[in-house]
Amino acid sequence: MYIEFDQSRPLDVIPIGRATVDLNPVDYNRSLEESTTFKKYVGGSPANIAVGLARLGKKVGFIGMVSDDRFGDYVTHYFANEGIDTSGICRAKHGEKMGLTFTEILSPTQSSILMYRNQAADLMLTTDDVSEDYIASAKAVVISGTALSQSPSREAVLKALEYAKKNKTVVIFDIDYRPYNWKSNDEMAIYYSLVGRQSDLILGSREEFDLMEGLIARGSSDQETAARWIGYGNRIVIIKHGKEGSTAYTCDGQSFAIKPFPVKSLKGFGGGDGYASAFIYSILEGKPVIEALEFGSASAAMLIASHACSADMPSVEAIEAFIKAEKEEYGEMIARG
Ligand SMILES: Nc1ncnc2c1ncn2[C@@H]1O[C@H](COP(=O)(O)OP(=O)(O)OP(=O)(O)O)[C@@H](O)[C@H]1O
Ligand SMILES: O=C(O)C[C@@H](O)[C@H](O)C(=O)CO
Repeated sequence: MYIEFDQSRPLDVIPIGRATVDLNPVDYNRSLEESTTFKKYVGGSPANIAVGLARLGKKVGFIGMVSDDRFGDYVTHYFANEGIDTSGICRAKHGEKMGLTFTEILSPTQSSILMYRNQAADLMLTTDDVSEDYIASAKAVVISGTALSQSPSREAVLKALEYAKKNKTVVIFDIDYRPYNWKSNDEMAIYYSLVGRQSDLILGSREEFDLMEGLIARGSSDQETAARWIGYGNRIVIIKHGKEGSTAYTCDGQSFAIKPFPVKSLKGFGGGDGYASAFIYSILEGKPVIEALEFGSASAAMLIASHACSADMPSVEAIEAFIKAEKEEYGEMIARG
């Protein structure tokens, strides 16, 4: 077992960061300009991961600020209906608005997201909104990098990190690069690496690791990157390469690579959140890394093939059935790195 979790804790995971609203086009495979009808979902990578983990049967909390309006009600009620503890959700105090993400699905392989995040409520989370007892009640916290992009959210997350380290709550860092809200790449590198040096598990795409290493290394290979962050104390480092697949590097020097599950994609986003929730579920269950990779990749593929992110997060049974069907059709998907 690469990561030990304190099984006596009432909560499994507390994601920290944004909950927003996704507006995905119903009339897709055309430009955003041409789309006229949109379907509303809860969004925001940490919120998607929270829903994903809840759908997988985990006891999930959340730390984040939502707008003090009907969208804030919508997200909070949606979480409650999914069985997510909402005691760590607070309401914006000065009229800050919910982040909105309009997505464009140009084709099954071309998507983009348009984020409206001026005065975003999630970035107004303060250190007063972070409870040590709450952090100490969970086996793990998930820190999403965008929450580090602006104050006071930045300091709130760093306080949560301090509390997690003090109380031996496992720190999972999803780098979560969204260019919006960051002032510079240097700033990104400083705060990403501040967290990455103290986390236990890092998930990120190659591009996200390059940004995190922007001040300390250029053009590192995956092996060099993994060795670097394992050297700082991470037990597992996952580097994702989109439709090329992903590799997990572990602190005992092993690596495990997996190819993506072939799937008829509908959109190009959402895979990372499905991947993260199913991988985290698997390591909480004590599954071997290779099985956790498979679960994460399967959930990611299912999300790529679906219209929503949060609303389409699969159950354990659904992922198992998907993997079974894929293996029957394509054979073993896993290649040890
Ligand atoms: N076209 C695809 N078909 C099948 N699986 C895919 C495809 N694209 C991505 N995936 C799966 O999704 C995982 C995560 O995708 P990606 O590497 O793009 O992460 P990400 O950028 O964090 O995702 P997101 O777009 O959700 O932010 C990949 O490692 C892979 O397993
Ligand atoms: O992470 C975001 O803020 C965008 C999400 O709301 C959206 O669901 C997505 O792109 C997930 O990867």
